[in-house]
Amino acid sequence: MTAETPLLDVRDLAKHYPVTEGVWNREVGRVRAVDGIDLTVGRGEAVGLVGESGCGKSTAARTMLRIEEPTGGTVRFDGEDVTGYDRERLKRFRRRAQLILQDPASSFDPRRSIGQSVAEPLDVHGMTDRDRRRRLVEGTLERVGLSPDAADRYPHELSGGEKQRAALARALIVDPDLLVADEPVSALDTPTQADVLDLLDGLRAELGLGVLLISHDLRVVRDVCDRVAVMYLGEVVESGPVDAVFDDPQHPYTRALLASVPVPDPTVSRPSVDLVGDVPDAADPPSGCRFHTRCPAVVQPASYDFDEDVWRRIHRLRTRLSGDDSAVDVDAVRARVAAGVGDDADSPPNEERSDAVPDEAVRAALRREFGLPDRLSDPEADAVLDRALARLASGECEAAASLLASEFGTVCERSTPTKRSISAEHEAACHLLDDGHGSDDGHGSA
Ligand SMILES: Nc1ncnc2c1ncn2[C@@H]1O[C@H](COP(=O)(O)OP(=O)(O)OP(=O)(O)O)[C@@H](O)[C@H]1O
Repeated sequence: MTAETPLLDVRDLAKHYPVTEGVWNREVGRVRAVDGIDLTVGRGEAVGLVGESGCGKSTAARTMLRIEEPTGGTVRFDGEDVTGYDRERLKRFRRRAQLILQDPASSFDPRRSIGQSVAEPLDVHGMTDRDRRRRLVEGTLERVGLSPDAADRYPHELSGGEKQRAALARALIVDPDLLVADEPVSALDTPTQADVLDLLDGLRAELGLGVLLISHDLRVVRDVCDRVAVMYLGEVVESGPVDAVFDDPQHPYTRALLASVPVPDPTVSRPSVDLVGDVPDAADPPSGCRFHTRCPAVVQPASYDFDEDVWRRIHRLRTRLSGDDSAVDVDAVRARVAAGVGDDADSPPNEERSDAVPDEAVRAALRREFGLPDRLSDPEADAVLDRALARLASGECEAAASLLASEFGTVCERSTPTKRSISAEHEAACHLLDDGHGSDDGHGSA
């Protein structure tokens, strides 16, 4: 082991859950909750793991700590491969690497005093001397900013912030090297969040703890972390020093997450980014770049010369059509056109009038609905778009989607982007960073 060996070194970590069917539990698919992530945490270093709900952050944490068995990859702790540990070594590892969860209330037994709960990890590790245990508990409670008397109180007598401090005490009592904190402050009000984060930061510095801080809230990570990894649908899409990633984000997903964080200084303007829809199903992740179905900066093929914004709107239409047939309600569009062309635009749509609306008018309305111009500058592409809209107007969503797919394909859906180095330790995996797509290409709109 060298001085540079990280405390935690995770390589290509994967955790898949089988999707089963029938009485024989036949495996029919896999939820790719974590799908090949790399991550390191050094001693005394705080690393953030961020992403929306459902991106795989908690699964990654549980798998790194071998609370769940990984499907693949390696986890090295202090230079040793944890994935090969037997029961005894696993027990020692679990002392040195502690997990803190979001909801402190649920992690305490209401019938046990705080002192009993905080001392619990000592049972597992064989410390039975009552006086010594009491001294340790009181000292640890003081270390996390609680009075030693808190040992005799019960969970319901503590506030949320005090309970999270007690949870920290329970983790610290066995003198760990690594703390994995999964949304440790998201159940707390803002001032209490700041106090608990300050405490975490102080403990990291004082005890030289490695901290992996999992949060959907980027502000939390910015305040206390040295480095950050951004996770989307089981993969790390961008990672690096916090300042580099936050000040110069390269992945459209990171940009979108950052844009959704309220800016405290109203004089600072940030481009608005539309992060539409939900995280797709991890059992059926999109091909290529998994973010392409929601990406506001999806790459336009060089063969088109029309406005990139227009191309991305076509892409969004495609995505909507392939997601859910009811996503584009053509009847409603037709009814609106009928109401608009009738004698009284405010009158409720009537079916007879809807039927009389020519398809051409519906196609034009669909273009307006998706912010598309009356004509694309590329006549061939326009002809395909028009044919697809005609299919859509006659209710053939799937045919419309496949026509659009045949004409408006993108590298983002065809191939998985490889990680590119941006600057020291700052990496991102996005096709916009590939040769031929300079970092300015398309990023302006993200
Ligand atoms: N035991 C399980 N069996 C099947 N699927 C699971 C299991 N645990 C998690 N998943 C799935 O794995 C994906 C990632 O879930 P995970 O909880 O790790 O995400 P997360 O980013 O931590 O979200 P959250 O912040 O909401 O907990 C989700 O699609 C989830 O439904």
